[in-house]
Amino acid sequence: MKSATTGTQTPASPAGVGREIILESVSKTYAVKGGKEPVTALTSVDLTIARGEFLSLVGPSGCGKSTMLNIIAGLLPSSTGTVRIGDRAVSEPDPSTGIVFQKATLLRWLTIEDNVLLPCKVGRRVDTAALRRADHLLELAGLADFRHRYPRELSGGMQQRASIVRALVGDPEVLLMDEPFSALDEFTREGLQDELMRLWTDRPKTVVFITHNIAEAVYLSDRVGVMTSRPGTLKEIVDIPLARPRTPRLRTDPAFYELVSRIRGLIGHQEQGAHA
Ligand SMILES: Nc1ncnc2c1ncn2[C@@H]1O[C@H](COP(=O)(O)OP(=O)(O)OP(=O)(O)O)[C@@H](O)[C@H]1O
Repeated sequence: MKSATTGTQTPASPAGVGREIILESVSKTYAVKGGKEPVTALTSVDLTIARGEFLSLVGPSGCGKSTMLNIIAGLLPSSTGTVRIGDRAVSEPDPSTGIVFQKATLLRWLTIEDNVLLPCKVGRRVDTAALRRADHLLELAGLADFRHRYPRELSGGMQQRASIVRALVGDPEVLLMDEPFSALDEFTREGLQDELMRLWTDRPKTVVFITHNIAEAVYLSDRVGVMTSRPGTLKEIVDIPLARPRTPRLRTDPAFYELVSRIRGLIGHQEQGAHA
């Protein structure tokens, strides 16, 4: 297995921005009610994610990807080990970390503009910079004309774009995304991948991105972490040395296909192993 800390960065990635994330010996065992066996979801995860790196996590269903993301977010305590973001030991959610979940989590009684400004309002940080950033991000995400509409008036893809804008409006140094595009059709999904790349290039940050879609992971990432089936740990970290900026043409590039099939092979072997 390649060391999680030694994978090289794609030269064009915006190293030096965002915050470093370090997981050391992170494990998680869930207690289960009714005297049932506890569930060990994660075991011995060691991982260093560089400042400004875009890292995706892929692996069989139930291998602990969301568990790992929630621990990094400070939403869930680990059973053993430590997580550090920059010089902070993670023990609770922090405003410098933005989170996007699979489903858009907008408040239906607020307009799109009020929804995206909500984290700033909660943190009492609605200053001119935040307002300017909201304007800019809504424009980039193609939502400027919908800012005074309510979530129910927007398509699923537009609502998810608004959720991403909301996670970015406080200009977080770390962005955690848990299958953010999985509920969307292929066309909308690819459009949002390109939009995310634009937003990330515009305001670089450290990103941890969970997906079941290997092509999506390769298209977006500097490195892809492949996890073993439960109890999950990192099986291998694959460097994605494809030039940036990534553009739709890359999706038909043989080098892209090669990386996708390599990662598919890594996951496929263990799924076959698990059923053997
Ligand atoms: N609160 C909980 N209590 C008990 N077991 C849990 C709990 N949350 C998750 N698990 C179990 O931990 C394991 C890892 O779950 P997790 O959701 O992190 O996996 P995942 O890789 O994100 O799955 P998927 O790809 O299907 O979304 C699974 O077996 C799951 O059933």
